[in-house]
Amino acid sequence: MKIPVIILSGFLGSGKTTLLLTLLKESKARGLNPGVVMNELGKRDVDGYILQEHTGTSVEKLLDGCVCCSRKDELPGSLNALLARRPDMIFIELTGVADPEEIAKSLLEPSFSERLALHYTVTLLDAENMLEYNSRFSADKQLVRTLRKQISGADLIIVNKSDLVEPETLWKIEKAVRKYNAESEIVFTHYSEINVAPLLAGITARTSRTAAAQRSSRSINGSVLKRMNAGQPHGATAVHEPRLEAEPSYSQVAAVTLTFPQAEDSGIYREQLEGFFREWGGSLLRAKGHVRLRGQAEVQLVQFAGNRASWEPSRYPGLPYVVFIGLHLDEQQLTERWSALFG
Ligand SMILES: Nc1nc2c(ncn2[C@@H]2O[C@H](COP(=O)(O)OP(=O)(O)OP(=O)(O)O)[C@@H](O)[C@H]2O)c(=O)[nH]1
Repeated sequence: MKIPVIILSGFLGSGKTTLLLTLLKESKARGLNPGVVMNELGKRDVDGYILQEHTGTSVEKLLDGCVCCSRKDELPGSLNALLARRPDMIFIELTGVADPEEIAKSLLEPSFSERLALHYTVTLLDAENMLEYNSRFSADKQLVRTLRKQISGADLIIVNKSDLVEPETLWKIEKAVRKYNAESEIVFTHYSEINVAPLLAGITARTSRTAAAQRSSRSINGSVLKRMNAGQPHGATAVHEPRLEAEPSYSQVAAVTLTFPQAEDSGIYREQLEGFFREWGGSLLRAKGHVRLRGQAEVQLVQFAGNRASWEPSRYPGLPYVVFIGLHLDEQQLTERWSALFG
């Protein structure tokens, strides 16, 4: 019996981990044993920690690069490690700059095609920022192409963060999406809230499994899924095609991880860190990490996405850090400015 795989793709900060948390909670409520492969561009595993803290799920982490290109060779090891734990399904959360079609192709390779079946590819879009992507990233042609492939390769497109835009923007997004994907269902959400039942339909616990997982046509937020990919994933090539080195899915996005000085009073003020994020203008695409605020004992999880910062308490036990992900980020300049904050 093949294990169903759900790929979560979408640009940085679009809401993939938010959706994955819901999917994991729902899977567990159904008595399923989910496995997760979490890929992060940065060297630290912010999202994997969040998942473990909130759902207790064991996560295979692939850090410091993209599993569709620079870290492609590491995917089999992670999948094998998960398979050894006998999951009922596998979620693969990609980095924001990954091409989901490359992962779909990997699942077709002989070592996995007997054991894994692509169940869904879901792409999340950030409603507040997605219309600007083409002009903003025009210098990184690979990235523009990857963002299109995230749309064209999806079975379900979730236009998330719709609370942050006017209805007209949602119509414009729908029109833009239809240029690259004419068929798949589009849903508009905030905090990635969808009826996840159709995504999980047909997935049963190993112990009670009697038939292969089937896709369902039940409604996601009131509308029926239009495309059921019963066959090969989009863009999938023949299994026996000679394996080519994957082209990078981006060229000018980089991640830098910065830590805090270890002195007792070395915390940072909230406004100070938010000001630091904004200092980098459009070149800082995403930041996330666990931070100790000055004068506070508790650690905070900070998220900076789409030029908005949010904070929540964290139980992260390690040394505080922040991962910065940006376009043309100058690591040396970033590090120097960071050190100056504590000078
Ligand atoms: N206002 C608003 N914020 C949201 C929504 N969905 C998610 N967020 C917030 O946006 C931030 C990024 O969400 P994530 O789910 O981590 O996004 P992601 O796609 O996993 O991000 P990366 O892993 O960096 O690619 C978090 O602070 C979320 O709480 C939404 O619909 N509206």
